[in-house]
Amino acid sequence: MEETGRERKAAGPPPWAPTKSTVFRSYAAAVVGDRAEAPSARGNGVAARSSNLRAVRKRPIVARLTRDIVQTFEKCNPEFNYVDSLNPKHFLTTPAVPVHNDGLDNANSDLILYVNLELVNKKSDRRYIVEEMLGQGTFGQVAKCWDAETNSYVAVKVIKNQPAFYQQAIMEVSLLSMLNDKFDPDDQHHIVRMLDFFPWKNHLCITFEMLGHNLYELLKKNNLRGLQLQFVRTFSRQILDALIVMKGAGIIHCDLKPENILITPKVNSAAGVKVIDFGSACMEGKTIYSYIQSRYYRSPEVLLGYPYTTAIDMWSFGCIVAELYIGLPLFPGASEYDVLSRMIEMVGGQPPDDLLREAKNTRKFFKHAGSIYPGNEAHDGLRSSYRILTEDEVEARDSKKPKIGKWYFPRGRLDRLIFSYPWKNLNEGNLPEAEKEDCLALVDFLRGLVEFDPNKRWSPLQASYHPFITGEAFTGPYEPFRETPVIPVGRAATVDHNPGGGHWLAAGLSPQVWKH
Ligand SMILES: Nc1ncnc2c1ncn2[C@@H]1O[C@H](COP(=O)(O)OP(=O)(O)OP(=O)(O)O)[C@@H](O)[C@H]1O
Repeated sequence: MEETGRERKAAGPPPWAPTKSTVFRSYAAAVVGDRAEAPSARGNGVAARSSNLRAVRKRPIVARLTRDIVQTFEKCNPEFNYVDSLNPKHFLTTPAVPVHNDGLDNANSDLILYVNLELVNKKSDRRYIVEEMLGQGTFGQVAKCWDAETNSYVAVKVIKNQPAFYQQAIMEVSLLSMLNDKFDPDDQHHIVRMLDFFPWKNHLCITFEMLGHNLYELLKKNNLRGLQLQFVRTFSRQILDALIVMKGAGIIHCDLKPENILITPKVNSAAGVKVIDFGSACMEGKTIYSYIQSRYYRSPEVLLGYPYTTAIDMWSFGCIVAELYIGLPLFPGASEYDVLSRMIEMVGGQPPDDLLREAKNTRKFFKHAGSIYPGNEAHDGLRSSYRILTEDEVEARDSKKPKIGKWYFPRGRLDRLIFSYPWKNLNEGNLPEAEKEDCLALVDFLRGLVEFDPNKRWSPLQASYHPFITGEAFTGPYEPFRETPVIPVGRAATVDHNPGGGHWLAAGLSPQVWKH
């Protein structure tokens, strides 16, 4: 099947709008826990002398061949003295050609990383030894490192050596410390833990707990055929939990996508995920950038240049839930116009007129008909004074065709897609009752998330009471509870009553809710 994961990058706030795709190295072995099965780094003469040889010890055959090799050389030649720095460097950064920062950085202002390079927090003298590359992204590189103090692996994000990236990374540090320390002190809400941060050779380094594959990698491993519904439910529930906390803290993630949701090591053999990458995040009400979110997951209000809130993360979340189920991005548009056209075709309807009237970019995508647009059949007979431009109209205006991507599944509505997607081999007519109910619940769940009107789109808390999430019987379209503003302390909020379940919500995180 053709790769559809390109163009998945976050737009990222200027001036660091992305240009290249994230590099996903193979890091199957990087899932936390592999170290536990490997021999300890200590208690072996070779490893004690040279951290270079530590990696060898993980592979038994190689380990036997090279065991005590340094001592053997010493016996043969008393003059022999093993010096780490004389080893040829195994570079991990590309390009590895020194250009800036006294030859430490490449042309992209990335620190040139190589195996066994030490990143040191000078204040605490804590050392992180680089082992392999996990990802090269917009803001810098993420390397798997060995933390000698705790005898465990960590993921260290080494930010590019440029003021704009540094500033944004400081924001990531401050928002994540707030989330970790104030809103999720017991690490219960599926948000990555930040462990340390420090400057190193003019680069800000941020240390995170080591997590596993991201959800896009997981989908690829499954040949992009989607996950079983039980996993879609479990992951959705956990991402929602994180979103509830973020909304409570007034934080908009701004780049929610499968690549930024990582699998956690199994606890009691239960699958789990955590949200990462707060590098584009901002506080609600203090939004600065308009070019945010990765294109496939970009909300209508961001596309249209309308003021945005935490609701944009719920749109992205809806796209992710659908993708987890069908295995492919829901709106893989090759341009913003293409994304918006797909939304309108698949979801039905379009953004409300008052949003279109006020949004900055409406004219890029829509034609204003002056009065209620008559007979807009393509949109369920929707009455609007706007309609989306045709491809020909865009071409006539821009003197070039808009970029339109491939359709990877039959064109049509989202509900039909969920029921008819080939890999699932589902057919509403012959589905067993229980599966049919699950699919109906999923379709209804998605309805509240990929809702054009940000004011009507469900909040994370409202979505968390949906039967698809709670696992309760789906008896008909879900009516969300009206929600009071979330008390932004993340704790100790009272629950008036607990309608419709929500039992999985961690204690203290349910703000007041009541039925209409
Ligand atoms: N804690 C972690 N554990 C394991 N891998 C990680 C961790 N954090 C990041 N990664 C890997 O590194 C990649 C890039 O991380 P991150 O998204 O934080 O960086 P970024 O520079 O903001 O990237 P992007 O430009 O894609 O948004 C992730 O997709 C993931 O594969």
